[in-house]
Amino acid sequence: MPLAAEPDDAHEEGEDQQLLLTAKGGPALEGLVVGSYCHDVLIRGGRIVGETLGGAAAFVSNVLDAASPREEEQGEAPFVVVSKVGRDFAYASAPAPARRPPLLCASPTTSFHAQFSDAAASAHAPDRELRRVRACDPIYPADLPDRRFAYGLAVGVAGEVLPETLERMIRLCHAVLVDAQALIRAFDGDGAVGHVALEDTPYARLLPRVAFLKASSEEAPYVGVETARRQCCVIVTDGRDGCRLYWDGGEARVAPFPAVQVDPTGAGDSFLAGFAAGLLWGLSATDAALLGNFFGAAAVSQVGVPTFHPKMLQAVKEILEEKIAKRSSPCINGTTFTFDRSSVHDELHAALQEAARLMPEQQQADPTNGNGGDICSV
Ligand SMILES: Nc1ncnc2c1ncn2[C@@H]1O[C@H](COP(=O)(O)OP(=O)(O)O)[C@@H](O)[C@H]1O
Ligand SMILES: O=P([O-])([O-])O[C@@H]1[C@@H](O)[C@H](O)[C@@H](O)[C@H](O)[C@@H]1O
Repeated sequence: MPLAAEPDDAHEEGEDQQLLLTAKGGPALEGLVVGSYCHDVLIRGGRIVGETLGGAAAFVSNVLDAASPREEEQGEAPFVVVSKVGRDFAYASAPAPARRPPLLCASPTTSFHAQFSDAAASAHAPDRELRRVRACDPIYPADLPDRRFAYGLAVGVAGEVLPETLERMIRLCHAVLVDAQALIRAFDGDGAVGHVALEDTPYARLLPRVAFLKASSEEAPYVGVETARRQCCVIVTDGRDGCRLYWDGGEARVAPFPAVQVDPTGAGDSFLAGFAAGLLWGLSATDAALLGNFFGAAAVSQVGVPTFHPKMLQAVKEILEEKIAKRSSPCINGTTFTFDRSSVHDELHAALQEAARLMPEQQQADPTNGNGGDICSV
């Protein structure tokens, strides 16, 4: 399948194509993350049980910082975040916003109330009802930096990524990954989050120029997987059951990792960033989804934006370095993505499962990591 961006989108004629996605060892692959940080208020039984930094940009930055391939001396992972908050933003000094500060607006910070029900025992029942109680300004095309990026992640939570902003991302980035929640959320008079059919939105015409579209199983019916998979690769995440990928001509199920869920917030965001990191490491889409599942499971194990144990991250890095070294050819060569499960898929899953064991250990060892309350144990 060709890369989603049209040839003249990411690269003007005659321009040096330095930003092509390449296998490890190529130029630094700079990313563009677009979506706003927000305030999350977690409510159970009518009682506030947590107040945390939220917004897909926060969860995504956290995972990209943890899992993107880079040389030791490179320091921070190379990506830019374009996000908007108000003067009331309460988490400016939290790691993700401190590293990549948001644009400040006169309007208040986007804020969500997430209502958790005790009845959400089934794996497929929606485990929370979301209400947007405040909305910051949208992100306009002019808010994006005026330069090219290897990849882009459109990760709005409250309708802040406008269609024209997504279109500009597509022009600036060689490959764009989109979270469906940025495109299909609708809010009633009370702020309750509902969904509209993607085909009825102005985003629909951009789909053939998007590389990957991620949707939760709740969102998938609004995306129209059978239509969308003919235009881009669609990934449907399914909570503790892992995920499925659908592309034109194939599909794959990717197994999950075990997790003790204490807060489901940010699982989808962390999945998408883990998946993107997997692609950057040179994995096929189906193999990269293992890294998505890994970080999705890690996200639900903690309340709010998770802290990863350095030992766990070191183990993941070593696994990727070893498994990828065994591959005969890179999966991302600048013009095509590979979708199929590779010969190292099962080994990669088994090795990551070992690394995942370091996650619960961390919770016991580090009670100061913000795990204040058990929001939604299963
Ligand atoms: N309880 C869980 N146990 C293990 N992995 C999980 C769990 N919940 C989510 N995940 C991982 O996170 C991914 C995204 O979760 P999901 O709930 O589908 O997304 P969203 O947060 O968008 O609703 C899943 O595909 C899975 O890999
Ligand atoms: O849980 P998830 O679907 O990955 O993503 C979440 C959004 O749906 C929610 O609107 C936001 O308030 C959370 O902070 C988080 O970004």
